[in-house]
Amino acid sequence: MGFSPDIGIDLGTASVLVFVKGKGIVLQEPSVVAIDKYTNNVLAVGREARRMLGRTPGNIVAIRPLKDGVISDYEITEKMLKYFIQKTIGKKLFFKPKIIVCVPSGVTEVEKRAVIDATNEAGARTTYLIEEPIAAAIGAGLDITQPVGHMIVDIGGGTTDVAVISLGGIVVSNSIKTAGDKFDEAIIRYMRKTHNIMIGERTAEELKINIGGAIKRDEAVTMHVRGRNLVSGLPVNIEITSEEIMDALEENIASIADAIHSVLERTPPEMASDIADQGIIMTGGGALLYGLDEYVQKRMGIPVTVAEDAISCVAKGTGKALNSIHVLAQARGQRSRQDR
Ligand SMILES: Nc1ncnc2c1ncn2[C@@H]1O[C@H](COP(=O)(O)OP(=O)(O)OP(=O)(O)O)[C@@H](O)[C@H]1O
Repeated sequence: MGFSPDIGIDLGTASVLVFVKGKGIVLQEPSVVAIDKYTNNVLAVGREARRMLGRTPGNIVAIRPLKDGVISDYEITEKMLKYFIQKTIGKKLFFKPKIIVCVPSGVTEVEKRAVIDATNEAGARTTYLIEEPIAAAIGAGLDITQPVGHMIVDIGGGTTDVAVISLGGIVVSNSIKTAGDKFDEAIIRYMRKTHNIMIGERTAEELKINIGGAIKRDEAVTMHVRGRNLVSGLPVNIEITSEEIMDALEENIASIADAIHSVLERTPPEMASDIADQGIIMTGGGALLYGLDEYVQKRMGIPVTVAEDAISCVAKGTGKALNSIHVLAQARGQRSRQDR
């Protein structure tokens, strides 16, 4: 049966990526929709909607329909999806494409249905869904069609998804709302409490990426940051050490380790031993935090590897799944989700 889909869409919290078979990524835009608060009309989608942020009259609001890794507003998600599909394929279609959509692992059956309906309405002949951890595993280069357990820990901006995968499906999983964005918030809180300084989200992210970490470094590193003193209200410049940021992140990192632990506890014994042999694979931008792999490895007593090109694993996996959806479906002994 030759039914490989023609378009892949990664419906992410922060951005939407569209792939066309044979062309690669053709569209990458923020998952933002600007609507008129009073009429509920969509005014702009994606980059254009983000540009409107903060520069619009009060009746226009910008919405992130996929918040914290779940579909928080599915009517708006539907509209956004349709807009991106039509932008990719145009309205006059001679030949309707097959489309595969990568959805966050926390979505409900109703939300899945909404995504399928929206994709079909936007011009798909057939719609397939793939869950984020599966896409991450494919993107990390794992062969998930075999009866062997693999553990994927995908640490994005909004969510950390922990999943044990075998035969193309998710066996056990857990999704928590502690990930990259929460790390930034913890750094902002730490700076306020310890140094009486207010810093912005961008600065917090820079601190995290440049000097943050899950374990102590051999030699401490420092970074100068600008902020506003909360007492005097004046701008200040101070030097922060890597150890301070490690302290600030400690609690969040422990929550991620707890989430991994709870999945391991629920993993059937044969698969747990597969994972112990092969190790845990980490993907997503958050997996790049200094020493996080070593921290998890120590706590679980299982080897941990950060996938190559960790940030783009989900995107790459959705693209690759364009060619292998039928293999995945066969591995699970079922037909792919198909629609009228
Ligand atoms: N070198 C780094 N060290 C630590 N964190 C990093 C690094 N590079 C990127 N990040 C963080 O990774 C996060 C984004 O990851 P990613 O692009 O995988 O998320 P996403 O797919 O948009 O989110 P979600 O999976 O929740 O939808 C951000 O919080 C970013 O700050």
